[in-house]
Formats: sequence, structure tokens, C-alpha cells
Amino acid sequence: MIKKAGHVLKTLCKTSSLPLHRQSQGQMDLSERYCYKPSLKWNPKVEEYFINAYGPEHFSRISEALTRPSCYSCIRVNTLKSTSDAVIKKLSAILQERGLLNGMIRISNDRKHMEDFCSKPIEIGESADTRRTYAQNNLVSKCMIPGLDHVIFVRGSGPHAIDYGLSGGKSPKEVIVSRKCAEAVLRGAQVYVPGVLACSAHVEKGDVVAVSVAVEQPGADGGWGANITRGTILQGSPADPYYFERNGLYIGQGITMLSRAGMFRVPVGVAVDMNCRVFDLPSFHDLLEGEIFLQNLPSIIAARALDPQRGERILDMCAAPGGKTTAIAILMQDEGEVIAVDRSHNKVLDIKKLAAEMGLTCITPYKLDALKAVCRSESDDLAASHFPQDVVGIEERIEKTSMAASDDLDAELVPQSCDVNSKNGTYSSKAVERKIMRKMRNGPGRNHCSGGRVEKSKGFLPNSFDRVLLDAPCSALGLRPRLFAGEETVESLRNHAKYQKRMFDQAVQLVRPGGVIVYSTCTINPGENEGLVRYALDTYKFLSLASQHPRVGGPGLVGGCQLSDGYTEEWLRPGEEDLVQRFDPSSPLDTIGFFIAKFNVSSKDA
Ligand SMILES: C[S@@+](CC[C@H](N)C(=O)[O-])C[C@H]1O[C@@H](n2cnc3c(N)ncnc32)[C@H](O)[C@@H]1O
Repeated sequence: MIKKAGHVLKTLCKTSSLPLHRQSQGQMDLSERYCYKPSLKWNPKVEEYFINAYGPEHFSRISEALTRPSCYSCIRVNTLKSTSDAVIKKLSAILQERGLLNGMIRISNDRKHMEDFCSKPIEIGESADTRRTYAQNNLVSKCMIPGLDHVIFVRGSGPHAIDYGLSGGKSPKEVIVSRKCAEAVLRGAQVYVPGVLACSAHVEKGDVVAVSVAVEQPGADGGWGANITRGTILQGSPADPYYFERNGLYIGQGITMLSRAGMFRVPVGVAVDMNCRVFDLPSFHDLLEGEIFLQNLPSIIAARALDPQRGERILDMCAAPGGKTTAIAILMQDEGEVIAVDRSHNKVLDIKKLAAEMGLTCITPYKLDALKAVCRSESDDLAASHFPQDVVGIEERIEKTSMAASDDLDAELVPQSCDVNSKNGTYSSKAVERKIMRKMRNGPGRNHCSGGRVEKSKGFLPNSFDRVLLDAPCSALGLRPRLFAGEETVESLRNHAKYQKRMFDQAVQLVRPGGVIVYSTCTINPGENEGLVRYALDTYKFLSLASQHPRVGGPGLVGGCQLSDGYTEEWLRPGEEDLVQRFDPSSPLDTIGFFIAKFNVSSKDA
């Protein structure tokens, strides 16, 4: 499949023997410039480490797959409110009404295209008859994997060759967007005002523009940056910022919703309506609220692998925004107790909101640093749900002051470096003050919530949970689409792994003997995946790897590696590989990169 995908990309954007950035505009066929052919940039040492782990060809396929979105959207149905069949009917009707389904059906008639990009994932577990029916009649289909009949796939399409109107060698009017904005557009979003960095002169509302992305480049200081002064006027010439670097980084064409001046004057709103995309994925924003949840297939499988039972007490240690928490609660028929913790105040509000939207009452969200999730005495545990508002911690006061939703303001900065004058609530930490000032200048963050109360927890007693899910914060190097990966270094990857081990230590204490721990990440980094499993099995003799149902992912990595600084990393031992699930973004499943390990906990005295 990847070979075919590569073939189509090559046909769309013919390659040249000269590196594109070294060709002059005159020498270059414009179609080579105005196409989508990104190449992911890695830190060289990280690249070497991954090549060592996967082999050069496999890593190159992974790297290429990461630059594309998955060719289908995956929807989990809230089976307490609806059924898969009812949702399929409603979604088909809505998409039809919006004209989206028509568009997709038209595209799907291009058989080669469908074979290349869209048929494989939907085939998982489908009978020939079902497959034929879905292929002929609709692109919204039920997942046929046993145990996952509450999952619905909606096919997307791409990559498409876009006609940017280049006839006569004329450059189109253009908009440059930030990398994050481009990644969102590739997932189906519109171009919003804050994502626009530069625009051609004389662009009026209603103009057709080609949209490209400014990806981080190596800076003089050895770091990476994409320094474009917001509001730069594009000339359509090599004098434009990142002109050569943007070759092959065109993500589609759209109609401007504002004039050039408007784009840089108004703070919010859609700047470009992307009506012609390299990848077409239907948007489900605000659709069937409470009935469905857009979620990656491996995340759905992680909740399923935990196998939560009605009436149990479950801990979700890093729960926000609550995707897996709500999946767990639904699997428990909303009977029992799902404690969902996250360290960020505003993210805990998100969990609360999602649980309410889905009508789930067995979820109790708390703000808690998972590194301090074990409490020493019963009184602490009991106090967890009764933390009065007037004695909210420093974190809340900072967040209120900054009016912002920083998810990393609390755990990293506050405990070590913040010293608060308890009488007047002023802050003496320069780092925190700087962060607050930055937030005030920049306005609320992406996760901003308009306020609300969250309960703080002081932690939980050892052995007090039947099952624990640790969906750990990680390097996220499996998330797609991704247009830049250079920010992670070998050291930062190792730090993620250290952090995860400390969290895992807490999970081990909190789960009861006879219980279960599921550990998951959305990264392709073996050090955060197989490396954690090795640590867990070698440190805690009462843990053993458990088989997982359903089993959809591939085997884990056996062996290990020695890094250039002499650090040795050990992964799985022979016989363990088939007990974990590794989702490879370059595999025909076409998912994000993801990893799941499930541990059985026997008597801790052993
Ligand atoms: C991978 S995301 C979790 C996604 C979530 N499980 C879901 O499926 O919707 C990781 C989360 O860990 C949280 N986090 C990071 N460090 C934490 C800590 N020390 N304690 C609690 N939560 C933490 C982050 O705020 C983030 O929401």
C-alpha cells in the first residue's frame, strides 16, 4: 500500500534529481512546487536511533506515513444513547445534506485511488458482502472487528492533485499558514485567522488562494524556527519568506473569507474556506453531540483492552480530555466508579463537560498530579472530594489571574519554583510571572475553558483500584499528520521515558493484587513503549504481560539498542512481542502510531 501511495505522490509531483531548494524558479516546473510532497525533518541523532530500531526502509515508510492523515475518520458511538446503525443513518443523511457524501462517492469511483488510500482499513473484519455493500452504497460503515461494533468509519480521500491555475506560468495568490494550522487543515479544519502568517497583496474577500505552510527550519543558534513576521506581503517570487522551503508544501486551495487587511486585523474567525484540499476528511464538529466521539482506533482499543467491568473502581491517571475515560464508563454501562485525573485545571473541566455531554454519571474528575497519586492516609483519600473553593491551590489562582488555560503551568513550574505570599496571593517566581504575562499578551490558549469548578484530589490509597489506565503523556511521535519532528532530541525522548516510569510506579501502587494495568502511548519511540514494559517487568516481579482483546495491532520490538552516548535501552524479550499491540502508522491499518501493554497484577508480597 505504501509503495502505491508513494507511486501516486510521485505521479502528482514529479521528482527532480536536483534538490528543489537549489533549483531556480525558471528551471523548475511549477507543478513541482505547487504540490504536497513533504519530507519530515528529524533531529539527526533521533533519526539514527529510529533507523537503528526499525531499519532504514521501514523508518522511511513510517516517516512518510506520518506526514499524511489517516484516510478515514473513526467514530465511537455512545451506546448508552444510540446505536451504530442509528448513527450511520444520521451521519449519512447529514453528510449527504452537506454534499460531502456526494463528493466522496464521486471520488471513490476512482477505483485506483480507493485501493491506494481508502479500502484497506475499512476491510478489517468485513465480510465480502458487507464490503461490497459499503463500497457501492456508502462510505460510512460499521467496524466489523469483534467487540468493536460500536465503532464507525467514515472514509476520506487523498492526496489529490490540485489545479492551482498555473497555466501561463502565472503564480497564484497565496496564503502562508503556520505548521500547526496546516496540520489541522490536513485533518479537515478550515484556516482560522490566528494561523495565517502571510498573504499576497491585494487579496479581497472571495479570492481564490493557494495555501502553503511554513515549516520550522534550522536556525543559526542550532535550534529550529519558522520566523515570519505576521502580516508579511507575498510577492509570488523567490524573495518571499521560505520560498524554496515551501516547495511541495501546498496543502490546498480555498476562498478567502476576509480581505488581506481583515485577516491581520480581526482576532478570530475563518480566514480561508478550504474548498479544495489535498486530503478530504469530513468534519464532525458539533455533530450528534453526546451520541458520538471522534477517536483514533487504537485509543478505542486501549479502553477495550482494559476490559472494565460493571461496578468496578477504575483509575484513569492522565485522563483529559476524557476520550478513554468516557469509553471506559460506557463499557461499564455507567455502573461503578471511574476516577479521571489530570494535572490541568482546564483539562479537568473538559473531562467534566464531556462526561455531562455523554450523560455519564459514574465519572468523577479530579485535578491531581499523577506523580503524587498515592496518598499516605485514609483521611487524605476521603478529603479528596471535599476541597473547598476558597482554599484552591496556587495553580488555580495563577490560572484565574492569567485568564488562561495553560496545561503545563502547574506541575512543572509551581511546585518547585513558586513561592506565594499567602496573604495577598502575589507570586515571587519570575518564571511563573513571565508565563502569566505571556498568556495575558497572547490571550487564552487552545484549551481555554470559560471557567468552572474542579475538585482537587490529594491522591488515593494503595491497592484501591481494580484497574488502572495510564495513557501516558509522551513524545506523541505517532500523531498524524505531522509536518515537523525536529523538536525531540535523544535526551528529551529519554526524559519522557523517565517521567512515564515514575507515573507507572504510582499506578503499580494503586492497583489491587489481582487487578490490571493498561499502559498506552501515542508514540513510535521504543524507549517509551517496549522500554517501559522492560522496566515494569524487571522491577515488579508480580507483574506479567496479559493478552489483549481485541488484538488489532502488530507485535512489539524485541531486543534493544545502545545509543551513541553509551546508554543501553532494553526492549522486549522473545515471547513477549505478541502480548503487546504496536500500531504502525505505515501499516495497512493506517492508524496513528500507538502502543498498548496490559499487565496482570498478582500478589504484591511475592
Ligand atoms: C495522552 S494525553 C491523555 C489523553 C486521554 N487519556 C484521552 O484519551 O482523552 C496525556 C494527558 O496527561 C496529562 N498529564 C501530563 N502530566 C500529568 C501529570 N503529572 N499528572 C496528571 N496528568 C498529567 C496531560 O495534561 C494530558 O491531558
